[in-house]
Amino acid sequence: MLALHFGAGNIGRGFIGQLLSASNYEVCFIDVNQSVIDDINSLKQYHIEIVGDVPERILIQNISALNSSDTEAITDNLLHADIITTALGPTALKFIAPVISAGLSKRISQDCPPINIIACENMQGASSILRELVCDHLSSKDLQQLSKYAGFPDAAVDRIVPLQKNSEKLLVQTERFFEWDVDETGIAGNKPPVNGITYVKNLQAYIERKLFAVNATHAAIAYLGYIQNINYINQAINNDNISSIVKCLLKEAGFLLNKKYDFSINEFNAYSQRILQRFSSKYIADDVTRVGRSPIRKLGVNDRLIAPAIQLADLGIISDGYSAAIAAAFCFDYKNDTEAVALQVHIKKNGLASALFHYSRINPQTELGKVILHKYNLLQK
Ligand SMILES: NC(=O)c1ccc[n+]([C@@H]2O[C@H](COP(=O)([O-])OP(=O)(O)OC[C@H]3O[C@@H](n4cnc5c(N)ncnc54)[C@H](O)[C@@H]3O)[C@@H](O)[C@H]2O)c1
Ligand SMILES: O=P(O)(O)OC[C@@H](O)[C@@H](O)[C@H](O)[C@H](O)CO
Repeated sequence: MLALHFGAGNIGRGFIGQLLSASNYEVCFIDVNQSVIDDINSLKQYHIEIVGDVPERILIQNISALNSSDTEAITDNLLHADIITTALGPTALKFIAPVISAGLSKRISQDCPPINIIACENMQGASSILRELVCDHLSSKDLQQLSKYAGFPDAAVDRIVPLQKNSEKLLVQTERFFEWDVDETGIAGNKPPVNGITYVKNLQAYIERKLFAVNATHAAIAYLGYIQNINYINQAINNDNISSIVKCLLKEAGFLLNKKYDFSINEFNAYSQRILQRFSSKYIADDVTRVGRSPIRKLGVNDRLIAPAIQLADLGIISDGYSAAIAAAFCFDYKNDTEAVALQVHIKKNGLASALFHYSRINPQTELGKVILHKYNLLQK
């Protein structure tokens, strides 16, 4: 079986590649980083190191790599592929849509079996968004037949893979924990036989639990830690002020998710405890600047902080935890992050009230808007 995986970065090599390989797929990575591509093609293997009290080294073999610009080779591979996955970052999905549509068009013309394309990105509806982007490049004839030939099931993926600072080429150090939920209602043909995927019918519940609890908490720790000049998540989480904001945010997340879905408060409390343990791990040195990366994306209306804060406000609850995290996110002025720089330019020129509406669609005159502005002003002192 052949898997095409776009994005040979931390999650690509350190999570998705591992599970595909362990499920007997030959994995062809597609990336824009030529040195990673060259390393994969020359070494033809790499290691994953599971860190923790009981460490483990796992060898990944039967791999190859292509450059994202090599349209012809990717299209040829796509014709014979059994699954397509991505982990390259939400904003890069638009760049791979043309080559995927070229490959799908070939598959349709040759009446190939259906294939599933699973975008493993931290966002709501990533595969559905990729489908729309792919559709923009298909002929109307192919569009009519697309559902017969390709499924784009949405997914939620969870494993902490920090920036890699080791000297061994291609090595990825990661935590042992992982969760990969895939919407079984979006599958075309048979479910891909990937050990480790949990097929679920109500993906929205799982992606919201992942984004609103794991990623929102992570973002809160990162932005509040950054303000206090703390470098790593596992240090920031020990700060009393940050820890109490995080606990408050998790309570708010639990309340919201319990109202919307079947997660009981007890079940969510156990989930929260596990999040806190994972973030505290002494084995994972995760930079607050990685976790806080792309603040404009993270302050988007459907993303981890704003969506739950607005949903709580709709229920009449002005969140304390999410608001604190949002206010801190607007303070993120890390110079090596282009989105952070653009965000600060906007705030400097137009003020926070304007930024809150521009990036997050929150009216600064509402109760929620006022609380965020107040918390932001306190952080500026
Ligand atoms: N690292 C984590 O802990 C984690 C966990 C769960 C989900 N995610 C999600 O996984 C995705 C990837 O995150 P990451 O941490 O692995 O990032 P990363 O930067 O380590 O990897 C992204 C890879 O995609 C490649 N890429 C960029 N544009 C490309 C293109 N047009 N074609 C092909 N390859 C391209 C990059 O060169 C890089 O190798 C993100 O959506 C992230 O939110 C990350
Ligand atoms: O990848 P991002 O930028 O959306 O979010 C940063 C981290 O919160 C994220 O990568 C987590 O480590 C991951 O989602 C854990 O599963």
